[in-house]
Amino acid sequence: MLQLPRAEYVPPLISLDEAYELCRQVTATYAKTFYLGTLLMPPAKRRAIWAIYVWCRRTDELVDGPQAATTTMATLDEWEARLEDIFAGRPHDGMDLALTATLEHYPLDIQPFRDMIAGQRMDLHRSRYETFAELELYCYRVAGTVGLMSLEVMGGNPYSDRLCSPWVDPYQAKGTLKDQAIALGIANQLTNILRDVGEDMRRGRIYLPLEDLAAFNYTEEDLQRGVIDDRWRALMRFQIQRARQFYREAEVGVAYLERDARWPVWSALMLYRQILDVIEANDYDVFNRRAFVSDWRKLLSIPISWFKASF
Ligand SMILES: CC(C)=CCC/C(C)=C/CC/C(C)=C/CC/C(C)=C/[C@@H]1[C@@H](COP(=O)(O)OP(=O)(O)O)[C@]1(C)CC/C=C(\C)CC/C=C(\C)CCC=C(C)C
Ligand SMILES: Nc1ncnc2c1ncn2[C@@H]1O[C@H](COP(=O)(O)OP(=O)(O)OP(=O)(O)O)[C@@H](O)[C@H]1O
Ligand SMILES: [Mn+2]
Repeated sequence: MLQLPRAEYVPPLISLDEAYELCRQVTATYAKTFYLGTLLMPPAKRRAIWAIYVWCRRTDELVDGPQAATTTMATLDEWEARLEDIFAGRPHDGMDLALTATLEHYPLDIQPFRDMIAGQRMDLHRSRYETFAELELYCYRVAGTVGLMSLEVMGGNPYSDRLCSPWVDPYQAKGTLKDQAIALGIANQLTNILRDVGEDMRRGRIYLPLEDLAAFNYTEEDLQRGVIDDRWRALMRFQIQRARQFYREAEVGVAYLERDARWPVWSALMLYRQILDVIEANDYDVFNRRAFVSDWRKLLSIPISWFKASF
């Protein structure tokens, strides 16, 4: 048999401007909260974040999107090989091209990208988490990694000797700027999990640690039936408190980001954290209603976060 030569590598036939425009459109469509934050950034950073967002979204879609049923470990292996190609300057399509170009301006570490794929692998082979430590690893992989990727674009000085802003409690300050970026990702993911409890349950998934359910005497059957009683309220209060602790840890880091990144990150943090307030206001009913932050609250967060960022 004649061996066919390996297909020549063909670069995507799309201009860089078109590639970034594509990423902007995807971000604007899928992530209204984060998109608002990116509009507050200078253009170069904004484009870079869009390119990263799109790669993350596509990775997430592999196990969460409409084609998820056909995704296997082999699909993720392929996606990981393609990631290596992006980092080697061989983008496969327009959206990859935007990320390859971003790497020229911001030499990102590939490891958080690999870690995120490892997080999606967890979604393929497990639907329960026994302990919070296990859930935290999952949250690091699918969301803490976003913090690390974004941090390299936003820029910051971990050794800055500037005083903490009046908005943060210095006693919450622990760890490095990287830890705080990871903390924001974890806080967001925990919020996401609490908002989507009902939706995830209907897909057979429980992200709340089973040890927590047990501690509050709430069973998987209760969860399936969407029981809202005092056990559930106490369990949710505990979860919300834990998520807020991660937000507090993250807040410390925002003050050490480069000046032009503080406002967008403060606003993203405030917008996402408010979902927790809405869950409380809905009396912890995450089974029948989706907690969303109203447009007027979102709008109000913009000047408030600008004010916080200017200290
Ligand atoms: C301005 C800003 C916050 C930029 C970051 C934008 C970015 C690159 C987002 C990528 C998000 C993404 C698609 C991740 C894939 C996995 C995933 C879906 C995670 C969940 C996001 C929420 O998405 P959504 O609600 O659409 O999910 P559903 O499909 O609806 O379930 C997550 C909750 C994780 C998001 C995590 C972050 C945005 C991390 C933010 C951290 C920083 C920007 C670091 C800041 C630095 C310091 C020092 C605090
Ligand atoms: N145009 C769209 N087409 C397909 N899916 C979408 C579209 N817009 C949003 N989604 C998906 O629907 C879900 C809900 O979107 P929604 O607009 O309520 O959240 P959001 O405003 O993007 O908030 P967040 O910033 O928390 O993602 C998300 O998981 C998102 O991925
Ligand atoms: Mn969304």
